[in-house]
Amino acid sequence: MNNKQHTYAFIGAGNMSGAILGGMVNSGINPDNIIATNRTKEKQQALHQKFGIKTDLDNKSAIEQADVIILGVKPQMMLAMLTDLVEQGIDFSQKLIITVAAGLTINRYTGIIGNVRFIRCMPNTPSLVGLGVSGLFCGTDASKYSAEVIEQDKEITSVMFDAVGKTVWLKQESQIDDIAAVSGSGPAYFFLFMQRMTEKAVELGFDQETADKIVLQTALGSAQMAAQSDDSFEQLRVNVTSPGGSTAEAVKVFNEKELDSIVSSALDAAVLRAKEMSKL
Ligand SMILES: NC(=O)C1=CN([C@@H]2O[C@H](COP(=O)(O)OP(=O)(O)OC[C@H]3O[C@@H](n4cnc5c(N)ncnc54)[C@H](O)[C@@H]3O)[C@@H](O)[C@H]2O)C=CC1
Ligand SMILES: O=C(O)[C@@H]1CCC=N1
Repeated sequence: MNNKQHTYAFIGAGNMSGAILGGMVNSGINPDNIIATNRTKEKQQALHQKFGIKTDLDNKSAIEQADVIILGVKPQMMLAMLTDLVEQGIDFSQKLIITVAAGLTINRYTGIIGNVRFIRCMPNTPSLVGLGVSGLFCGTDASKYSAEVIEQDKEITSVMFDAVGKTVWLKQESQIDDIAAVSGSGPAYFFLFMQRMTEKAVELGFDQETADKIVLQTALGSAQMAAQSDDSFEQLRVNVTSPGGSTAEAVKVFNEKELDSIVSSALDAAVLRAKEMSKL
């Protein structure tokens, strides 16, 4: 299947959808086949200028032009937006619907737009540079659609998200909440750690530019090295930690302050919030 023949409408294209569609364009997908809406004219124009895609202020018109619809608004706005679109007479039955919203479970959507072909996706923003991770769950009702249609939809989705990073198909819908806590939110955790390291580097006497440079390159180098190595993350860390050396002292502080428990509690809190959001 040639995925470039599909037309994609990103409805409510903000940070996350912008990263996905930007990554798609960067990977060679024809920008003429991508249309994005945003209710804010400036944001919409910025997407057109940056990526050369088509943009529209009108969700209805964008949906009518596409066969793959990516719903990218905040969970709190999603159901009201879909209700409004159904009231405007939009028929979703011939479209593949992909939602990137955290929390909201499939039954919340089908209650409004019907029992349509449906994929839940949990991407992350490094999709913009082709290094995203997307958890995918197919929620199409197998008693209504054939196995062939479902496989085709999964293929369309895989091609789209493989173009912007790695994809992981999930067996259960609840795993979307889990992968959201790990890789969906994950960039925020790494950015937070980088921010704190940079602040400390400035406190130690480096100017901001130098602090940014050394922290960024350390993060980049560590990730690249791990990606190219057969060693576990633990072994790579051990390789840096000379017995009796300075790294060992820093690692001791992380352990004494229970970094493992901090990370575990933080991810549990993210999973819990996703489950609460499903009930909004
Ligand atoms: N930001 C992230 O790293 C990730 C976000 N997500 C999910 O992606 C979704 C969007 O998140 P962000 O992109 O961060 O939010 P965002 O606020 O940047 O993007 C949403 C955009 O939708 C626009 N919008 C709102 N209502 C609209 C309507 N009725 N018609 C047209 N445009 C409308 C807003 O102007 C906004 O620019 C959320 O549901 C979130 O759960 C999922 C994974 C990661
Ligand atoms: O913060 C959120 O709710 C979304 C889900 C994962 C990343 N951003």
